[in-house]
Amino acid sequence: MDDDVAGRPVEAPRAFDLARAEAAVRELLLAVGEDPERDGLRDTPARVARAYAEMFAGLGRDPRDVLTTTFDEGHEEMVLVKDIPVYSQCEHHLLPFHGMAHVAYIPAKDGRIAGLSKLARLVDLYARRPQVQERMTTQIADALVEVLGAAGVIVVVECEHLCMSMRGVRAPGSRTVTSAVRGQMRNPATRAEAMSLIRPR
Ligand SMILES: Nc1nc2c(ncn2[C@@H]2O[C@H](COP(=O)(O)OP(=O)(O)OP(=O)(O)O)[C@@H](O)[C@H]2O)c(=O)[nH]1
Ligand SMILES: [Zn+2]
Repeated sequence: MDDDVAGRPVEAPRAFDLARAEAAVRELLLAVGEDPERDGLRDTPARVARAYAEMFAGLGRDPRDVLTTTFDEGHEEMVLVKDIPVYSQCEHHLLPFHGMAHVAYIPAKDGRIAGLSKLARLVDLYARRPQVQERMTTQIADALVEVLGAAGVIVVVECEHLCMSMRGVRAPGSRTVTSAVRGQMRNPATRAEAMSLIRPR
């Protein structure tokens, strides 16, 4: 057992079981009435297993391994990285949701800032899991507070959920917007400034 950023116990990272995933995909093909031995499908179970290993590579990974490179710049103003691509999967249907994340933070009083790419890596770490968009948004914000010590954070995520587009309600083009706001970013003027940078009129 390890601890997560808030000190709660989390399971140690588990190695992805490729053989098990491959067997499951083969079963699924049989269940839908396909022939997994036919030429075009012969390598599909192994291929899909490898794809899932990649798409769920964020499981069991720790934000502390991502927010590694920080700089003492004495910068106490807002930093925003916007339009970070998000590719995740909803845990209800295991179908993709994808779109953009916008991450802004106000550094701690000592002005410690993160390498910019680390914000995109953080989004990726939480996206590569079976997810719910609301939880992913919260996790990104909490990691910036708890690991980087940010004095304020706002995370806005806007995604299209394919479970709502290609099946079910069939509302293609609908987008879900979620946000998480922490610390000094709750100040209405600061929050408004962040939102105007994220969504210029
Ligand atoms: N809040 C939230 N809901 C999600 C997310 N991704 C998928 N869902 C929803 O999860 C719900 C699952 O509902 P169920 O009624 O159990 O499943 P379902 O019969 O397949 O539902 P429909 O999609 O309405 O056909 C659906 O309303 C999805 O739109 C997400 O990231 N956040
Ligand atoms: Zn879904």
